[in-house]
Amino acid sequence: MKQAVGLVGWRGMVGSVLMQRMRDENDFSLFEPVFFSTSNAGGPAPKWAEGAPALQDAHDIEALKKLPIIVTAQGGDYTTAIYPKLRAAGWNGIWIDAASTLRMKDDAIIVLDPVNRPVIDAAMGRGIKNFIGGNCTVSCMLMGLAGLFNNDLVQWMTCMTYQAASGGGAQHMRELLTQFGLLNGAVKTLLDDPASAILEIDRGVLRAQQDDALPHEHFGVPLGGSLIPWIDKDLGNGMSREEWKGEVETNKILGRGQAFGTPATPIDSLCVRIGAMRCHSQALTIKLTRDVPIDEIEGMVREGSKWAKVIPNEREATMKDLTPVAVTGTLDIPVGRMRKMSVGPEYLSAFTVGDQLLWGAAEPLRRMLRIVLGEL
Ligand SMILES: NC(=O)C1=CN([C@@H]2O[C@H](COP(=O)(O)OP(=O)(O)OC[C@H]3O[C@@H](n4cnc5c(N)ncnc54)[C@H](OP(=O)(O)O)[C@@H]3O)[C@@H](O)[C@H]2O)C=CC1
Ligand SMILES: N[C@@H](CC(=O)OP(=O)(O)O)C(=O)O
Repeated sequence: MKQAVGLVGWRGMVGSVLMQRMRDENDFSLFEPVFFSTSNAGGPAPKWAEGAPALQDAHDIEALKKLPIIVTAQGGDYTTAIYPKLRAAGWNGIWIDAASTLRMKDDAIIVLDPVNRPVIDAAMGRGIKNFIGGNCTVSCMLMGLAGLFNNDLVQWMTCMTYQAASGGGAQHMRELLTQFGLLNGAVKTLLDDPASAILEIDRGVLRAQQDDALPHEHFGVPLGGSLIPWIDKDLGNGMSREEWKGEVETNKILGRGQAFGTPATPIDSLCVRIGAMRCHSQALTIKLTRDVPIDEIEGMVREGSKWAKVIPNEREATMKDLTPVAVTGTLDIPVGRMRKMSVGPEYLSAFTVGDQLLWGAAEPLRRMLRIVLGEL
């Protein structure tokens, strides 16, 4: 008999991408889905899930308790409110979650199986029940650079990120597009006139950007035609929470650091929001543990995972294949701009791009479900 799996957060942005991937990969043939809702209990299950029962109340601990496996992309507030109650009620099932709430807990594993399958298998062997998807920036970076970590080539690294609007959620994507539209509208007449002065257009755009009427409720400031060099909370030590995650989550995924009795790899980040839609990009400076020729480094990146793609460090290839527009909607993680830096042969410069809703959010969860079901 197939196992029942509770699905919470399936109609949100991450949840929708997750459902689509699960349908594409025929995952629904492996279990009986039970859909939950925080807002529409009793309503119909999604049309495409033939035969699934009506939506259950995602706050109903007794209903949740019946499921041996729960997958949630509902968000951190939901996890904070429901997860402890569920465990306190004696639920002993498998919790697979996209939210950051439980990631750094001792009884949780951050899942990215192409990179840390041995860590996942060992945890399952120890009876660990909480499997959490990693921060999108971290997961996308690791999917590109797994080969270098596997070969113990990274002594330390810095990540300068260029993160898409989708990282904030659906409303942030809408706000960015609304801003772009209004900025265009503010200078449209001038733009349509080839004889108009570019500095006048520039002044018109700046006026619109600085006008409080430009919608900025979600980002807090204009992002269209600008950028925001701060993502997530202020930790009060000069670091943003997104930057902190870069080091702690990477090490936890790789099974490194104090908790594992091995030295952690130092990773320092500067995380920046830009006006891309759903791909996070990162410029990386990597101090190598040894001087390795660039073609061998490329080979390691290629072998790191079947999704890592080496982009030749040439203008045409970079412009065609190493951009958010090229990568969005695919599972590819291109890694390019690889060259030794002028500071020395043990310093590598690289650039990588990843769809933050696929490897950055949905894909590790659906794969973890398959692992739990014994199908991966
Ligand atoms: N956004 C991202 O890039 C990433 C997000 N995550 C994590 O995933 C979690 C969910 O994020 P995200 O998917 O962006 O959240 P969303 O806001 O898109 O969805 C969350 C929930 O909001 C409810 N909702 C209310 N109105 C709507 C609507 N009009 N359309 C769809 N859903 C609606 C749904 O719950 P209901 O059906 O019960 O009403 C839905 O499950 C968060 O914990 C986040 O940290 C992880 C990695 C990346
Ligand atoms: N913080 C990420 C998105 C995200 O949801 O991250 P996390 O899952 O670590 O909270 C961003 O803004 O791009």
